[in-house]
Amino acid sequence: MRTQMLRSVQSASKSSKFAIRNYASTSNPERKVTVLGAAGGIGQPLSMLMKLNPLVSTLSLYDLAGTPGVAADCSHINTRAQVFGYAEDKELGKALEGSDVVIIPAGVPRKPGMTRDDLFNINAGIVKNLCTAVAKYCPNALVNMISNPVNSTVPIASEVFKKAGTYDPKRLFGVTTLDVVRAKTFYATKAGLPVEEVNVPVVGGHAGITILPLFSQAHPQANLSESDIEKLTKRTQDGGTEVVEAKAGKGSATLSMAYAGAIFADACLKGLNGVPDVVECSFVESNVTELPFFASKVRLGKNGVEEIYGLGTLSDYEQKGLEALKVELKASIEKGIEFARKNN
Ligand SMILES: NC(=O)C1=CN([C@@H]2O[C@H](COP(=O)(O)OP(=O)(O)OC[C@H]3O[C@@H](n4cnc5c(N)ncnc54)[C@H](O)[C@@H]3O)[C@@H](O)[C@H]2O)C=CC1
Ligand SMILES: O=C([O-])CC(=O)C(=O)O
Repeated sequence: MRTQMLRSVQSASKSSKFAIRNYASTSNPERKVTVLGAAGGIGQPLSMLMKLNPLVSTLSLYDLAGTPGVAADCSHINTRAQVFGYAEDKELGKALEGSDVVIIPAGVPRKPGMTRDDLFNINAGIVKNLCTAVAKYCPNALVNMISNPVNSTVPIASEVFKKAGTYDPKRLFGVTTLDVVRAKTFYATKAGLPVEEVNVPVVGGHAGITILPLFSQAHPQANLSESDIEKLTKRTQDGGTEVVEAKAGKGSATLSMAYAGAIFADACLKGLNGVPDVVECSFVESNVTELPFFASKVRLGKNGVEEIYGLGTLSDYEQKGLEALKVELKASIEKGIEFARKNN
């Protein structure tokens, strides 16, 4: 028994030495990732997932309070990234300086009965202030906006950056990856397919009917009925609400969102590092439709967005969904722009 234990300790220490050698010889460039809202429900697991990402060399964690604890905790994980915690406004500049990617899950989450738009009054101001600091301290960073309502917070960020003279539409992203994660899960389960092999583009925006999964373009194609597709569409659109109700007043999706946020940030880092063919759906400045911002598949590269893909052929059901979502999405985008212009 004792010999067996010794052997496993020895093999563990051998493998960790091997791991250290691996990290030292990594050819990945230095990359600083900053999480704003790092002590929150999304921020904590997302910070951990970014600490596990070998593409990150510096992980900067900022929140109004609680970050020293989260940073100390994360810093003990034996992976490449060096972790720094910052709290309070006066440390925001240091947290942001030199960032390659800034992830923003700062702000309040929904409670049952609320829409994402009900968060606007509080989160709009938070996002505006944080983006003002991004423009000042790391104007070239890729910004991954998670704070809701994404359909309005991304336009707010764009206006803040325009005012600061730093706006580059290729570097601003609304994170809609959770919609894709959900669409993949629900579709694979219904179709009886291995979920790792499934892909489903999701376009539009990130709230209710503005979330439009394109199951007609899902891979692999399964022979599902129209009624199944309608149910899957509705479930994807209401996925956030499903979690809000299940949490019964204790917030919204945090773990699945952290996973989705980590996938999207990883794609941004791969793009920056020159990895070819990195494609994810994201809510970006776009001319795919007549709306100024729209989520669709984008290819990520050394400057952020390298290419925005069109919508492809839609089914009649998806085409109807597209026309219906434009009204709400347009209003949410305009609300964000108007807020930012009025509060400049
Ligand atoms: N894009 C998406 O798919 C999703 C977006 N969300 C949104 O993400 C946001 C955060 O959700 P949770 O983490 O669950 O909320 P939470 O309340 O658990 O955490 C938010 C964190 O933001 C911090 N914060 C507030 N103001 C700040 C400021 N000015 N600077 C820095 N940090 C600040 C808070 O101190 C808190 O730690 C919400 O707006 C939520 O609706 C949530 C799930 C999915
Ligand atoms: O539903 C919410 O409020 C949070 C969110 O955006 C999501 O889970 O998709």
